Amino acid sequence: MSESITRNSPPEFLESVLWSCDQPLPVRKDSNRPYVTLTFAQSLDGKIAGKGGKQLILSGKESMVMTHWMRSMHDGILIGIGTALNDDPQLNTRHLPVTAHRVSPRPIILDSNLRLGLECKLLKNYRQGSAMQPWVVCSPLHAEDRDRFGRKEALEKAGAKIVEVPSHNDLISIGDLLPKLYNLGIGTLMVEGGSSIIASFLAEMSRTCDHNTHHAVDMLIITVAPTLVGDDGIGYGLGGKGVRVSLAPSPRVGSESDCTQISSLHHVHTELMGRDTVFACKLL
Ligand SMILES: NC(=O)C1=CN([C@@H]2O[C@H](COP(=O)(O)OP(=O)(O)OC[C@H]3O[C@@H](n4cnc5c(N)ncnc54)[C@H](OP(=O)(O)O)[C@@H]3O)[C@@H](O)[C@H]2O)C=CC1
Ligand SMILES: Nc1nc(O)c(N)c(N[C@@H]2O[C@H](COP(=O)(O)O)[C@@H](O)[C@H]2O)n1
Repeated sequence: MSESITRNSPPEFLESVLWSCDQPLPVRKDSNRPYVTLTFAQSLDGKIAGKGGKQLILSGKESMVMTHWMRSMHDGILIGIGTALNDDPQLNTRHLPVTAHRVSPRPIILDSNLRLGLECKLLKNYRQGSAMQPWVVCSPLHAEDRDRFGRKEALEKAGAKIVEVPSHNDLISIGDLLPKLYNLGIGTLMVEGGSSIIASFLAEMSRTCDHNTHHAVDMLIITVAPTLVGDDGIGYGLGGKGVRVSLAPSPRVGSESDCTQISSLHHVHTELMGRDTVFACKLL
């Protein structure tokens, strides 16, 4: 069996690109938001899911274990309700060796309308005592909003903590979300997807770009699997609901275009993990 699967500590490159496990938090220049790692697995043709959003296991064993190590290194793990409903994920660290100290991050679900199922694995695992309490982030509730109040009560009864955050263009505002999570004790946040969430974080990064500093994402870690999914697959479209973003080859400050640009990604490390390639990039 590959040594990277059996070892009792994170792969060395992860510790060096993120931070050492002995240090609880990476040093951040601005301290009103968590350190954010945006991460996902994609095919060679840039797809993260199959036709109609069918969940695909793209990562091989080695990179999947690496992802679970990454999970164990963050306080919180964030997904969108699309992924929660589609994949019913656990977001825990069960693929780490039994001899390793497995710490699972707190699940955080962006779910403006409180659509999360009461019997989803995230809530079940919490009720069974094997996971942290999931936080469900919704848009602000108003007195006349009876349906959502009903769902809030039901979700709370099922074990969720509901966190209200302002929305922008009908989506939870990432700019408001991050300081809120930070104030609730999330110092490090792993953003796992899906497609719309990835696009929103990239867009927020591009929107808040000033003087080569971004205010949304610190590290991008992408697993690329040697497989082709085809045109029917789901990518991480950079032009979803309320999302405007484009990628630029070099830093650009003070753009007058209405479509802001993400300055160049700074390559930090490339690691071969089994059959997959893992890229770590800093966002400059
Ligand atoms: N390969 C990989 O690594 C991964 C793949 N996936 C795949 O991704 C797919 C799911 O992607 P997708 O359907 O886009 O769903 P997402 O998980 O991205 O969730 C999107 C939903 O989240 C809610 N939301 C609230 N605030 C925001 C915000 N600021 N930005 C974006 N969304 C927000 C919206 O629903 P509402 O308005 O109701 O709040 C939105 O429709 C699945 O097929 C899954 O398998 C997922 C994760 C990783
Ligand atoms: N790293 C990685 N590789 C893949 O191939 C994937 N499909 C994903 N998906 C993400 O992991 C979630 C499932 O987590 P659990 O196994 O249930 O803990 C899924 O919902 C995506 O967020 N990731």
